[in-house]
Amino acid sequence: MSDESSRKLVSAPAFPPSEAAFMLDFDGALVEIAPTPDAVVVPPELIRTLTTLRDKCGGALAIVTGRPIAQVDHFLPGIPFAIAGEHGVAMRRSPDGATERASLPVLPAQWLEQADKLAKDWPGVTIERKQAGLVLHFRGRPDSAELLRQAVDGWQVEKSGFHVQAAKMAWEIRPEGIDKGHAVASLLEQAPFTGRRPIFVGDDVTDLDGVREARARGGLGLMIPDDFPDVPAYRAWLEALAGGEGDQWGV
Ligand SMILES: O=P(O)(O)OC[C@H]1O[C@H](O[C@H]2O[C@H](CO)[C@@H](O)[C@H](O)[C@H]2O)[C@H](O)[C@@H](O)[C@@H]1O
Repeated sequence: MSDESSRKLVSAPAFPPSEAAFMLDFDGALVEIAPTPDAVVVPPELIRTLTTLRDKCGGALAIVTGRPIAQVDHFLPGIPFAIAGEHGVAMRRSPDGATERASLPVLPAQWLEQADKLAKDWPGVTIERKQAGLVLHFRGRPDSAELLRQAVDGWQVEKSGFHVQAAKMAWEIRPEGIDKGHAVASLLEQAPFTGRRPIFVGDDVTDLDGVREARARGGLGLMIPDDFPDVPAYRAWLEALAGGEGDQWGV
């Protein structure tokens, strides 16, 4: 994609870098979806772009993801100033800050046992455990999707304070009341994010809360594929913002 076409895809922020705070989703947005969660590839150009944007915005760059914080540290070491992990269950507001964890219901052991059994019975299904959640991945076994959903529905997770989210080739069980919109609002409470306009970009239903919150705060809430056709186009836009001052920023 040429610089010219990437610039025309979506509106540039109508505010300068000094007023912007990047709050970015990870999987399916910054990086392409991969066969398994540990197989995603982070190109060196992306590291350079994010570092430049962070510095350009006075550090105001956060990753807002469904993944645990440790995984962001692994894939983007030292890059984001803050990280909202597990959709906001875990918040680290600065690079050296402590991780705050919401006080949430404990996942019943019985669900974990049954999920492990399902994975054993259906090779290709994998279980991802989080601090306050569980993901049943079926990308490696698409024909198990319905059966897994029926099993999860049978657990009646709502009665225990959780809910089931349809994710990309996965069913995710996460705590009620936790979402990326709350994570965006919470990040804005502290420096260097305070008073800035969030630029939130995602690709999945779980990102819509973040998009809504960013727009409500006078920022930009953007989605792939609605606003960018794909990951490369979105990255090209970020690269243009990292490199440019005037027209790329619409100011
Ligand atoms: O909020 P995000 O940063 O978009 O994270 C959402 C979930 O991403 C991961 O799963 C998804 O991406 C994997 C790698 O591309 C893919 O193999 C899987 O099928 C997708 O569902 C991650 O494993 C989850 O914990 C995140 O919640």
